[in-house]
Amino acid sequence: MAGKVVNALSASFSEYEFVEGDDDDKLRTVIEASNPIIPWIDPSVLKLRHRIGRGAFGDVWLATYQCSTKDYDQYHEVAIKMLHPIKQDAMRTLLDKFGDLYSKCQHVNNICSLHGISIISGRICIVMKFYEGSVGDKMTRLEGGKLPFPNVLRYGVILAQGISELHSKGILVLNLKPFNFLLNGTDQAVLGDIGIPYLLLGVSLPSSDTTHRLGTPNYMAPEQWRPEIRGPLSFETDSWGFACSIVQMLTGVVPWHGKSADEIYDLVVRKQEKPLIPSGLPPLVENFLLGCFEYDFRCRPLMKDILRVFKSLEIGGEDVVHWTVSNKKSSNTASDYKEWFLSKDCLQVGDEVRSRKPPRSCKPENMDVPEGNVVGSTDEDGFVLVRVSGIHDPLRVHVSRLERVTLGLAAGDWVRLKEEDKRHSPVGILHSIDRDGTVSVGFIGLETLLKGSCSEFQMAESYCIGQFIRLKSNVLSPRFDWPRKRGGIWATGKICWILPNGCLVVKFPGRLSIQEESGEFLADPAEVEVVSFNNCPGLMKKYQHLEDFHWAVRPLVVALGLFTAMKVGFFIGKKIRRSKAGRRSSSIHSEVQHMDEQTDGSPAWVPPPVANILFREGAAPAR
Ligand SMILES: Nc1ncnc2c1ncn2[C@@H]1O[C@H](COP(=O)(O)OP(=O)(O)OP(=O)(O)O)[C@@H](O)[C@H]1O
Repeated sequence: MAGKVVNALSASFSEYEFVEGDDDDKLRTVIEASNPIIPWIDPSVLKLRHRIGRGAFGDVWLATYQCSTKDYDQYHEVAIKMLHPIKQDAMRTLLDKFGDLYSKCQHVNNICSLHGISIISGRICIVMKFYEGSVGDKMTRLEGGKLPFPNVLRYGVILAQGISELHSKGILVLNLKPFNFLLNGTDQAVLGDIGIPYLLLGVSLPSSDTTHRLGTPNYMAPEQWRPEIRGPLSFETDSWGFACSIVQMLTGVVPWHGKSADEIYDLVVRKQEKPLIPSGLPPLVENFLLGCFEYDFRCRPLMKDILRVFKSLEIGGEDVVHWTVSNKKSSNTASDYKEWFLSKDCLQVGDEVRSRKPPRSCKPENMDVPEGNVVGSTDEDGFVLVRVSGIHDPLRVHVSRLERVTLGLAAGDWVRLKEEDKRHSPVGILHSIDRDGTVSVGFIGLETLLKGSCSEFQMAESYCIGQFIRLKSNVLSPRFDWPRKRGGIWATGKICWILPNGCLVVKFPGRLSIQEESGEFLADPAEVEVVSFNNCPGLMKKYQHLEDFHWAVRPLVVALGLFTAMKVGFFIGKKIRRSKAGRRSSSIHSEVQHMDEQTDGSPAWVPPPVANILFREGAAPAR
């Protein structure tokens, strides 16, 4: 082993690109000045031994940490996460965030303990406790690469506890996977790689690839790919990664095995596909996995919900041994599927409520409760009593049909910032409102939810799937690419999906597109306006809007027009011919009559063509 020991300062790092001219001492001063909470570890006491692994965010090294006292020296094995080079201007932000992470992680159970921070050759090094292996390593040693169900449950409970605790402190993990589930000497799982992607959130990295991808593609939720556009990131983002890890532990197969990052992006983000859920699982687990793979994170369970499910199965005890999981796809449908969003806001007596709008819809399905107050709950599961003005007795309504309204706002409402911030769109979607008026809102341009007071916002126009929209006339350079019609005017598109930050996913059924594979465009809600027959002035504009419904409308109308023109032409032609023939026959007629009078009434002299005309037109030769 000793031979492998490498002095951190003199190590040959030819395989890495270092930030040239960086001075470790200067960086050390920055670290110490910027955040006194973070324990600084002198690089001279760290000896790198060998690299354990290399990931998107840096390399992990096994190292020796020399702790010296007056009397003796102690050597500890530590793991060092050496981050990829970071630009100087981003250093302070990152260190501030690390300081916050470090202090919040103190006393959290079941997570890898952090020793401190150091700088080696210009690269930030996070020094942490070393563990002998990970769940991922253990799986590779097993036949079929999968773990028995009781083991998955045992690891799952411990990890969910750790993640849940981190969430309660506002930390997202964003990189949950079996190789980051470390194992201690007693086969207890510990969460490693805590919050590294979260630290790098918003920090400009040398590789644009990693900037746009915060995590490992196989385990990434849809909103994790470009969170400032498809986000925001939320606690439920970790539920997706956790569920991917559970599926992998149960089946031994990495989600989206053998697919490239681009292919995974296409499947998860564009096609809204979910990782395969194996069959043969307890219904509770199957339901939680289904919930974790919801495209819209608001419909996924939170880590505390997952923990509850896992704990309830653990209490089930012996039974879990008998669950045999098969790699075949589960046939579970959404019919018995729990709606997790309901567990996120429990109604209380005194709450103002109204009928719940279906997600991404503009109108409530019913208006049973346009405005009411919860006055009590019934013993039956999920029902509350609501007093509605004008109705004598309180109504008994299921909570799933109600939404809480606080200070005029409810989760899912569209809101506009009273004072615009250039960094993001002014229009967003309200994700939650506390009873004291504290809100969290998702905006295009922000990677995470914006927290604030409801007084900073006002109601905005809402959008729903199926509406037609076009760019406002005053928008000259839109946030996202937008197609134009013939003549250069902005095309009108149809909303086919609404992302949790209010970003509109738009298709253009009126355009026959071959260029864009998916034909999908994005729109900032602040830059568009709704187009409908009612707001199209004049017949021409109304017809133009009809063309937006399908690209075939125009050719069909043109074909119909041509056909009608041909028909009319043919009809008029026929008419003209008929009237001409009529005129000619009557003149011939009179001529014949005239000749008859001259030739004693014999028609024998009439030339055959004229006779033909006369007979075809039904005119009998005069006798
Ligand atoms: N504290 C630790 N003790 C022991 N091994 C660790 C520790 N932290 C990480 N590892 C191991 O180091 C290896 C590489 O980890 P790392 O997190 O860099 O890789 P990755 O997860 O593939 O990449 P990234 O997290 O950058 O996307 C993994 O196999 C992991 O199990």
